[in-house]
Amino acid sequence: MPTLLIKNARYIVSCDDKDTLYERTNLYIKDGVIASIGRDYHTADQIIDASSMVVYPGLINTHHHLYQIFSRNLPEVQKMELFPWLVTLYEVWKGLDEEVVAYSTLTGLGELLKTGCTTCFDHHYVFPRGAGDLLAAQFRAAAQVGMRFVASRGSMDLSQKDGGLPPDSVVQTIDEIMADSERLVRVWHDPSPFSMRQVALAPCSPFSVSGDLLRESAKLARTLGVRLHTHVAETRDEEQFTLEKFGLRPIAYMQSLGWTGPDVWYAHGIHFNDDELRILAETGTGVAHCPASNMKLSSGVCRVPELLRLDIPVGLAVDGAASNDGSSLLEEMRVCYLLHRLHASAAAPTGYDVLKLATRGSARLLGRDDIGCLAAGKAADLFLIDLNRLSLVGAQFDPMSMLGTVGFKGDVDYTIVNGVPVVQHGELTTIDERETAYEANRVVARYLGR
Ligand SMILES: Nc1nc2[nH]cnc2c(=O)[nH]1
Repeated sequence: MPTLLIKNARYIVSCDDKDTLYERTNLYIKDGVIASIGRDYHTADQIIDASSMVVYPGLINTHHHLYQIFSRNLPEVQKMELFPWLVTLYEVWKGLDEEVVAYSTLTGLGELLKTGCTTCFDHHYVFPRGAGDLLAAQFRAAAQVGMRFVASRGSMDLSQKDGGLPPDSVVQTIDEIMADSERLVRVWHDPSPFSMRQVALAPCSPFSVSGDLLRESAKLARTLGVRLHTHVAETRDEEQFTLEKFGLRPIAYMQSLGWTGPDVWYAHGIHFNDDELRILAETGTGVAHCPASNMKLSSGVCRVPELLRLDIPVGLAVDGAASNDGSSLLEEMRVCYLLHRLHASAAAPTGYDVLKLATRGSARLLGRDDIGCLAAGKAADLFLIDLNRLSLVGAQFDPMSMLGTVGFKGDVDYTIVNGVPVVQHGELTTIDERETAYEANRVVARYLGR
């Protein structure tokens, strides 16, 4: 594997245990791993002159629905909140097939890489009958574009006739789901350090899956040694659902089914009371914070300052593109920073806190200690921004907080994943962007019939 030297970086924001900020320093990469950070000079197969650049750890997205790239900005759902939004969109999503999933994964991961993300978790939970091997299509697309990828075998077993929200054609039996989950983990899950592909089990949400499916999924995940993920406490509707149906608040319900612990993280986690936060802290259960989606769907504001104070694992996520309309963790960081400034004033996370959510915090949710910061021995996942641009003039006094407070719009200059420059001069090196966009638009037109 070619060696790579990031030479004389103006700044390296490491997000390491000591919050080290390096100035005028080299970062040397060998075999996909950071071999050293320091003043020593190395010859290398490729050298990037970073004398006007700031280097950040690669961002880590902890919740996405990549298939929704093909249902952004649909006019009919723009004024809806979660439940009617889902019911309307299931009618679109029930037409998913392998080609739609392949191209939406490729385009979504491409956008993420161009905006500094180097690891993405995807929550895929719509499996229409006869749609093909959707996770295989995702792993192929991730390998093609060069993203470190964590897929999930999601699931739904409660259709409208059983009191759930989805139509019959996208739900499966528990036996079907368990058998396919086990197959996918055996084929795709690589638990080794620096792994480029992993699998989690991820039933959709308490209101579209049965208690039995949640319980069986938790048991199987622990037998196979993989992580557990689902949506929890995104809306008041859900809180009402678990109270009315089971006489329990969301966390008591999830806990009764084995769904708390350091191997579990929830998407959204907005409507928790103090007792529920205490349970999350005691059990080490994590939360993927999705501020743009929460604002778009009028879901509420996640209690991030309290989560951080209690050392509850928190990471950042863009959520599906139907409730974000994009896939940029750079944008998400700024939205996160501003939302909590508005909502919590001085208690809000700082710009640097937000960067740590999107790096170290997100790595913790995925159970990874090989990514999330820049230090010798960690994976060579990072991105670079040239400071010589109009939008950053006067903003460079504190590069650690800059991405939260000032924000960065547009494409980063370089993104490196596993030691490979997958973005150079703001362009993907792994795929032809124009050709991919052309083909993807053809697939969108077929899929949506418009
Ligand atoms: N935001 C969001 N919440 C969900 N809850 C169940 N499915 C979804 C989804 O696709 N997006």
